[in-house]
Amino acid sequence: MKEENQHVKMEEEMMNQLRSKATELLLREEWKDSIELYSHFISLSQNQLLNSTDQTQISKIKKPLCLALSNRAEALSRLKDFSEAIKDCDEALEIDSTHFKTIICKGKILLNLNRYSMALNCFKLAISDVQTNGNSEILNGYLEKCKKLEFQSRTGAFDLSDWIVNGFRDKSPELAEYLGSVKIGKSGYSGRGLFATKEIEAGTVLVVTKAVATGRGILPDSSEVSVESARLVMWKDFVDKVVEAITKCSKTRSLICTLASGECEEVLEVLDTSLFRPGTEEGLTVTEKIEMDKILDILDVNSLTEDAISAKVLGKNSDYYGVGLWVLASFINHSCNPNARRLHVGDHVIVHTSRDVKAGEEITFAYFDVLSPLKKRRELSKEWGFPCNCQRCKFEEELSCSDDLREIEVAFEFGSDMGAMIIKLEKGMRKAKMKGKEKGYLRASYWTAFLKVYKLEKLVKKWGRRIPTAEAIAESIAEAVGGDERVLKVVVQGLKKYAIGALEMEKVMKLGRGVYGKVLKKKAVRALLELSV
Ligand SMILES: C[S@@+](CC[C@H](N)C(=O)[O-])C[C@H]1O[C@@H](n2cnc3c(N)ncnc32)[C@H](O)[C@@H]1O
Repeated sequence: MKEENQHVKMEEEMMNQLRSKATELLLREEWKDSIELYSHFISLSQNQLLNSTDQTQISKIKKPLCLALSNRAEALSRLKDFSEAIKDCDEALEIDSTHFKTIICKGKILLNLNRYSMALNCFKLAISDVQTNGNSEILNGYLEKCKKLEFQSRTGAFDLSDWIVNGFRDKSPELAEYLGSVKIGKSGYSGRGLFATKEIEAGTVLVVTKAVATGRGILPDSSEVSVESARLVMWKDFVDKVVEAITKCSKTRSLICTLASGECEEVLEVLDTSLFRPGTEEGLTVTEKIEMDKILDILDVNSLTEDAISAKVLGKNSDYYGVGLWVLASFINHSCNPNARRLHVGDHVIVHTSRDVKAGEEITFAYFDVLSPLKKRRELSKEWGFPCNCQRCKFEEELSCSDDLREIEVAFEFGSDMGAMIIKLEKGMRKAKMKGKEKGYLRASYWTAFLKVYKLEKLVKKWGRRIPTAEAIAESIAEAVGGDERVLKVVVQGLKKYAIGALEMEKVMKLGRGVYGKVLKKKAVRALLELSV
């Protein structure tokens, strides 16, 4: 009996030491080592529970076990192993359903997993216990955050106005993941694409999704060589982060596995879009290891650069460079007459319609600058590794055989009188009886010629009414290829010379919604326009 007591005492002593060492490691943020020790402690405690029948003894074991599970969950979540962390929280809450620390930990993990309403429930539960535990300010913070994210992800009502009106001084706003009226389907371009499931107005948010990883930095303001090597460093850093994300999270790995890698796109599976609904856990069960070569191919095909212009407008420098992988956005094909645009805010990308979209229409955005002539666009799409087969390219390819267009191309490339070139273009389009969108395609192609004229007062005066107004060209381009910041800017600059009437302002706002989406209220569009002029 004495020997047995001694053994129990020794075991108790050992477990106390194990627990305090694990806690010390947790406080030192040595997550992996702390998990290892907690795991040892947890399995010993679970064994004791199995072998114990004495109720006093059982409750004596349960209390530290509950805390150990909660602490291991915390460490696991710091390593982004959220699914294991949630399991620990649930086990701890089975022991004590009111365990404050675990409820908070679970709430935070659920937030990370984009399960906003479940996270909200946790924080509500925790705050009801605040009298005994304090910390109501932090809890209220979480509660408000959950409410906001839950609302965003349910309604798609995102609002960046305050951040912009404050001159981007605060850190970028927190955004929920969101999936609007879109679904993945077989594309006419290549492989799969994203489609509108109903009629959608310009400016409507379609998708908000967080990057698997990003690589960012400011490019050096010197030779091309150092710019290129800085880009390479960022790319390498980005690849490392993607690999780390794949290693840590099986859902991320499974999703990345489904992306195009530049081969046999036609046979790729059309995924169930609900996999991308915020908080969906189940669905894909790909466990295979992805070879490094395949990862690099996938990143080559699907990584997006943070569009320099919107990055600049959204508070970053012009020499800022950012690259990232956003899984759901990777299903969106390119078009030179896109109907959507993307805004990069923090680690999130917001995709919104840039013109009205019909039900069933494929959603596309520009992978490269589409305010350029066919020849340039062909080069750019070649760099991306595919020949673009959008409607606009097909239309302009057919036209490119015409002498008139060839002449315009030469004038555009080598000529100095852009006004004369524009007049030729406009006349040619009238002669060919081109329709609205077709005119918009060509105007978008030769936008830089229009820009050169509009920029110089004396040229505008010289050509007078023979050159269409900036507003008319902007509307025509917006209708054909969607909104663009540079076009909007010229319109605003032009209008600023006169007192802008309500009608003009309404037109500017409409163009603004195409460019920035409905995520901005009027006051923020105005602030941006002030900034950009
Ligand atoms: C980011 S993925 C887009 C989704 C892809 N279609 C899929 O099935 O996963 C980019 C690839 O889609 C194809 N693609 C995108 N836009 C295209 C276009 N306008 N014309 C032809 N192929 C296009 C190209 O093969 C490109 O490498």
